[in-house]
Amino acid sequence: MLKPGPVWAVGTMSGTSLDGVDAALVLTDGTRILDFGRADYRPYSEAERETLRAALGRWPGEPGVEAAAEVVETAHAELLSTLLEARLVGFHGQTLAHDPDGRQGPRRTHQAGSGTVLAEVLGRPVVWDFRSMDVELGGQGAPLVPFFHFACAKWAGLTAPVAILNLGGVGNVTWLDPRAPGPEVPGAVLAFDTGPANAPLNDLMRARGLGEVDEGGALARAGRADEGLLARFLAHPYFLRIPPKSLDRNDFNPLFAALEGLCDADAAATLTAFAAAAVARGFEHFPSPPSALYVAGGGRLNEALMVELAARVGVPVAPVEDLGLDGDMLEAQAFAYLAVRVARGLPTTAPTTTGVAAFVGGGQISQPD
Ligand SMILES: Nc1ncnc2c1ncn2[C@@H]1O[C@H](COP(=O)(O)OP(=O)(O)OP(=O)(O)O)[C@@H](O)[C@H]1O
Ligand SMILES: CC(=O)N[C@H]1[C@@H]2OC[C@@H](O2)[C@@H](O)[C@@H]1O[C@H](C)C(=O)O
Repeated sequence: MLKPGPVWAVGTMSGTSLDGVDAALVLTDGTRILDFGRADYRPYSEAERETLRAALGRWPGEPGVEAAAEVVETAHAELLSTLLEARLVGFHGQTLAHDPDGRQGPRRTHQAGSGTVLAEVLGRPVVWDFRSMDVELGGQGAPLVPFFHFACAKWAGLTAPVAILNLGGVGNVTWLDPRAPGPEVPGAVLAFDTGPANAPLNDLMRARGLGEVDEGGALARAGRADEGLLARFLAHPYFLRIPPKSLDRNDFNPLFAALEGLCDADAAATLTAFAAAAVARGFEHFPSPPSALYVAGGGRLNEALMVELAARVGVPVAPVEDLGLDGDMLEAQAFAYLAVRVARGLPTTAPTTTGVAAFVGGGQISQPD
């Protein structure tokens, strides 16, 4: 059991972009953030990335999943072994498949990598499997960062409603009112996945042999968005769904075949505009307009995407660095914070974050022997 009071925990994220693993330390009592500590990153090698990519969309027991889990466990063990001043580990794993609405079969979500294996290797308690319980109880199992976003807003001393957006492979946003005493209070937070963000752009770059990333959005800036296709993408029923709602990495992929006729720059510009427009559509669901939109995740480094966002959302847009936060490590920090919440028996999700019927503290705890 954890002693009462603040504890240093290390959290990890291996995101839908499949670029690598982030790990970051947070000092927290599970409610307040008291300090942020060291952080580090371990990229996947091209071979490891291929193994993960080959297992995308797969469920436990299916081909390629065990190999993917091994990649995830090895990379995390390597990275975490240098951050062991932490007393507790929050291990997200790698999402390979996510179907909380049961569109392909049973409602379920799948994060590769075993916390039991990591607890053994690292000699620290590991909190993991954060999403399953929420899905089992009827929730979306995502996004999980909203309670942490709320704590960040308190830490930053905010006094008016804001939105915090993560632009990873998929986008997710939290609208929050920092005047509320806690995230559990009705009206304090509302969160959902906004739509595809960087993943389709990365896939386009790879498919056309242009590299892995549209660095700084340079390719998109050289092109023009196809308004017809943009309108077609935005007609997807996902945008009409009332939140909470969440997405799998490749949910929109069938639509993107229509980009084939466009030149590289116009295709990139269209996907960039789409990622931003999807966020703007999300604003329709907020209880009130936020005073600003703060952006975390790799997408905040894509200038074309940030320009598109600023043009479409109608409120000031800034990277989370403007709040003193680390936009590269926010998700990893979230899982440190959430690990302490799980260990303390505090909820991690709510009806307004995942749509689960009641507050849920999802996550297994594996102790080292
Ligand atoms: N300098 C840059 N210019 C343009 N895009 C960038 C830059 N740096 C990162 N990105 C984009 O951000 C992506 C990584 O973002 P991030 O690490 O936040 O995603 P993730 O955590 O893997 O995904 P998710 O949050 O969906 O789980 C890269 O794959 C790339 O598309
Ligand atoms: C199922 C899953 O892994 N979803 C990720 C993904 O990446 C971004 C977005 O989609 C978000 O819902 C979630 O990650 C963050 C950490 C979350 O749960 O808050």
